[in-house]
Amino acid sequence: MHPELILRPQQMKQADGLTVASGIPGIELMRRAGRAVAEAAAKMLMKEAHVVIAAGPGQNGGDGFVVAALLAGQGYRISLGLLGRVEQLSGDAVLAARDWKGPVVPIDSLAFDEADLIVDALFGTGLARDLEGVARIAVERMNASGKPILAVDLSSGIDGDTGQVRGVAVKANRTITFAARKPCHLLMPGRAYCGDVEIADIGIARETLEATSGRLFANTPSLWLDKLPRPELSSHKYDRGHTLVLSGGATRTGAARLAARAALRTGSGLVTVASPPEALGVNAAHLTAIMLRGCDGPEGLHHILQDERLNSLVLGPALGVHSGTRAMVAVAAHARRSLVLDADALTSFEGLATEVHQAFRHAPTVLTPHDGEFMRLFKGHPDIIDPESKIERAHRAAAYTGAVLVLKGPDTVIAAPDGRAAINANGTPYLGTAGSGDTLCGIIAGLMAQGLPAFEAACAGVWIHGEAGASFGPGLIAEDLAELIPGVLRKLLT
Ligand SMILES: NC(=O)C1=CN([C@@H]2O[C@H](COP(=O)(O)OP(=O)(O)OC[C@H]3O[C@@H](n4cnc5c(N)ncnc54)[C@H](OP(=O)(O)O)[C@@H]3O)[C@@H](O)[C@H]2O)[C@@H](O)CC1
Ligand SMILES: Nc1ncnc2c1ncn2[C@@H]1O[C@H](COP(=O)(O)OP(=O)(O)O)[C@@H](O)[C@H]1O
Ligand SMILES: [K+]
Repeated sequence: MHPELILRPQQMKQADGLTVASGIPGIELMRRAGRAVAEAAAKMLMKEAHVVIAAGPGQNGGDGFVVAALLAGQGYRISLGLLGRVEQLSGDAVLAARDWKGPVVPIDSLAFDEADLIVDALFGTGLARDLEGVARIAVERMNASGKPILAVDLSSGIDGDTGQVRGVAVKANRTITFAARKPCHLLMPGRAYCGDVEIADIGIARETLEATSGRLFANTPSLWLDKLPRPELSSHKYDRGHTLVLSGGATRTGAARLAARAALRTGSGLVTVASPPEALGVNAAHLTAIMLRGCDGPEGLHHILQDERLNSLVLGPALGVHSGTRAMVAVAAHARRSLVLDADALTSFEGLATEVHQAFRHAPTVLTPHDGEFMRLFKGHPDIIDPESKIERAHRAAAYTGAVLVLKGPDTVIAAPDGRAAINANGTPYLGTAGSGDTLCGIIAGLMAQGLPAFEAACAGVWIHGEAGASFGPGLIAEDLAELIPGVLRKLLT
């Protein structure tokens, strides 16, 4: 099974160049691209419908000319408007424009509200700056028309690399992209602007895509399914790992239990909650299959970790923001077990990121910040927090700390220090509920306890968490999530 590759705009350009060099002319690629869009358009249309095509000055516009010629040949009524003049076109767009025998009008004279379908071929991967003037007005008029919009490659106005809106962007219902998805199809807000995305094969070889892609993937099971643990006939609980989750004080114990239960449901053979003495009673009252031990601060943790069988740790949820938590992190990192750090374990290092510089390179470690925790942790490190691309931010943080970074949100990005990265897209807004992140920590730790490497555990954990949430929908609370994990695993493993 091939993992799904994602190509950044620059890489797509390279793949395009290599394909042309291998003997397929650029205009042929453009014709295939246009044909895929025309086929998708025809599926959205009644016979003799009116299609309004907005073509831009580059090769995305060229695709628009191909679509116009093909749909006109099938009997659809076409209006084509161009941003700029035909004489200013360059490259393969010149050839594509020659195939279009109908009129070309200025883009500002197109009547979008008379369309049955709008084809957005204004800008694709070559968008270079914010939309202004005529281009901006055209996009605003398209959006205001309320008509269905089919985007060529990506929604015009969306930055292909970062998914950010450059001034204004087309609200497309559907997008046909070519050869592979681009980051903007998965990253927010681009994902929302592109609508349903279909990938059309235009004959760029898999090897070419692999050679240019730089190891960025969509987080689909093909990325990690073969590594997902399956217990052997002869295996016993200790073969499936032992996860330790640190609990907060007497009034802050729920987060640890959520993580612990998720680790157990994910298949960790044993799970123990390590609790401050004053919280032992409340933890004991709520735990059954999960074991409980007293743990008095960093020294207590050091003592517990003398048991080598404890191979995976969760540290952070509700632990408290203070130097004691930093000391616990130091003990955990020193112990070289698999480690998931979240919430207070990250916030306790607010503005102190230098203390975690390369701290986690010796053992499989996963950091799971949401945007707020990320900003706090890397405060004072503009090289890490400033890049517009979420992938770049996650990459840099991973390289800095030596840990796998899970930068959470509707478009969670998982990045490894070795340069691999994945973008997740199967979640649901219903996951935005108290304790949801604690559950995610437990899933990832439970997978690492069973031997999954950190990057694969993080990717699989985020996907399983997303799938569990999506399978429940409205009314989801964090307590439900662990109970939904078996259903997700069953589908993956059988
Ligand atoms: N790669 C492939 O394999 C294949 C690619 N294909 C297609 O090519 C597309 C990429 O084409 P592309 O590189 O020509 O870029 P594109 O998106 O048309 O825009 C560039 C033009 O827009 C202009 N411009 C930029 N920003 C602007 C702004 N804010 N406001 C105004 N103008 C602005 C810019 O002008 P300039 O910056 O030079 O002033 C330039 O003229 C790709 O998305 C896909 O559809 C397919 O045919 C199949 C094979
Ligand atoms: N709109 C959304 N779509 C998909 N996933 C979401 C969305 N909002 C939040 N999530 C996910 O829900 C989880 C929330 O975690 P977190 O913010 O740490 O919550 P808490 O601290 O309450 O546990 C993360 O895994 C995040 O990716
Ligand atoms: K477009």
